Amino acid sequence: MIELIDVSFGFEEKIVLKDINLKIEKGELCTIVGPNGSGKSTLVHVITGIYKPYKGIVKLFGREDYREQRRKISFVPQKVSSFNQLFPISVKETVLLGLVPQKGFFKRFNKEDFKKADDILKKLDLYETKDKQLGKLSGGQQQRVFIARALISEPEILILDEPTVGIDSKSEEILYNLLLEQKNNNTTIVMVTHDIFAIKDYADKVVCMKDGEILTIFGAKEFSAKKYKQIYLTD
Ligand SMILES: Nc1ncnc2c1ncn2[C@@H]1O[C@H](COP(=O)(O)OP(=O)(O)OP(=O)(O)O)[C@@H](O)[C@H]1O
Repeated sequence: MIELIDVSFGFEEKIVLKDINLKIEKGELCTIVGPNGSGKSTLVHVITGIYKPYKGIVKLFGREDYREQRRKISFVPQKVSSFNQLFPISVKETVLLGLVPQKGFFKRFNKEDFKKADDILKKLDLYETKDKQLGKLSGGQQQRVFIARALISEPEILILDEPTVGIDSKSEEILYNLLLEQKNNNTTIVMVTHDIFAIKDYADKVVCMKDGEILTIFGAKEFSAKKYKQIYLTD
């Protein structure tokens, strides 16, 4: 579903990703871990197509040219709550925006779309806030709204960059249950996280990064806090 072959990327003089080789199968939940600055966010930006690698090949849906398939990809970037808090948009409108890539800009939302928005807001325990202005919600609630926006289109590939930062443990559990539900529907999920417990329990693949390189990749249930410490704290 996702394949990176010898991918390198950098900002001006600085090389941030070096010869990345990675294959993520359909329906897998792949987590990306590593210290601050190791290149995790950059890697997911390359997977989404926001950053173009200067070397190597990125294949999604088995194709190098996946422009047609872009509407099947949803991305929840890091620190989404840093958007302009004064922007006059409601929670429900924000979530509906997640349908725009599929519907196109000029189509009106219909009854079915509003039902989808209600359903996902209920699942994320946000239904009561649906008519509020987004900027009036707490940071954690806003984070969940952006997760709802990513999920409403039922993407085939879902990419999340540290989605649990700033959300409470109940919301964290709701999120992980939703991710498992998506995975059972064969959605491919890539998640940058520092949450070792989630990685241990939910990941099919754990990509461990350092200094722009993949140090190792663990399969399902192979990862443990002990191994994590061995990789990152012993050099
Ligand atoms: N827009 C940019 N311009 C220049 N350098 C950048 C830019 N974005 C990231 N970098 C650099 O690329 C490197 C990798 O950053 P990246 O954000 O991918 O790391 P990360 O592993 O996601 O870190 P964190 O855990 O802190 O989110 C860092 O050295 C960072 O300073």
